[in-house]
Amino acid sequence: MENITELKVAPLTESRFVKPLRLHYKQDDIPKVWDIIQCHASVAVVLFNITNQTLVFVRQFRPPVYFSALRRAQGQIEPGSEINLCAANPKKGITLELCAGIVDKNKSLAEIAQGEILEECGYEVPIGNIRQIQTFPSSVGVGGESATLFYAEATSDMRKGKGGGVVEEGELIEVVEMSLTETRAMMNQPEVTMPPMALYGLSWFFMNKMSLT
Ligand SMILES: Nc1ncnc2c1ncn2[C@@H]1O[C@H](COP(=O)(O)OP(=O)(O)O[C@H]2O[C@H](CO)[C@@H](O)[C@H](O)[C@H]2O)[C@@H](O)[C@H]1O
Repeated sequence: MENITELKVAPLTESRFVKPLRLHYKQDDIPKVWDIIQCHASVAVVLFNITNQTLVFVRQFRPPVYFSALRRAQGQIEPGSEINLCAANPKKGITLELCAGIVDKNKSLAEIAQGEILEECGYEVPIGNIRQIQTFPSSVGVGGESATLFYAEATSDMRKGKGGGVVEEGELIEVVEMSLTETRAMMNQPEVTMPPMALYGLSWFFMNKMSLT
């Protein structure tokens, strides 16, 4: 997963996933501008295996996270810049996340969450086991797109496949099941490789589903 080679940076001219835009507006009659990245809404799922009492996560290489580590190590990187991959270990680009996905299909948010649980984690969870927790804006400084968090309970016999994402789409995902004790210990670390929505989802889980000790 962390065997990253031949990384190059190019200007973005068109993308299925993101579009940089500049907004011009007036606030209290004062002209202002704000640069944004338009992108898809998303869903994420706190997935709890009630048979094993484990939380189910996905581990994957996130190019933007690695790029940020490279920039911290190497300084500004422009399109065409020489990139020294030894400056930062590609492991720095590996995150632990909730099962998640973009809203790019004409399905309900719960159905999209259900599809991601199967694709990424291999569990076939009935829609009735998937409960919406909350919707909120994410990346408010640049994106602001809507993110919806779900909670789903699974049993071990609902595991029908390995998960791992859609190979044809180039997804390379490792399913990680962690005990509640391991999860709490990870959450208490001063630095984690987990995005805020996942940390929030876990806090919700421990507050609402498990009594905090
Ligand atoms: N910017 C990009 N450039 C190139 N290919 C891309 C891309 N974004 C997605 N893809 C492709 O689309 C596939 C499917 O993406 P998903 O719907 O599983 O979203 P992902 O889990 O990556 O992020 C989800 O989860 C994280 C949080 O955990 C959210 O931040 C995010 O908005 C949400 O989609 C990816 O494997 C990749 O092939």
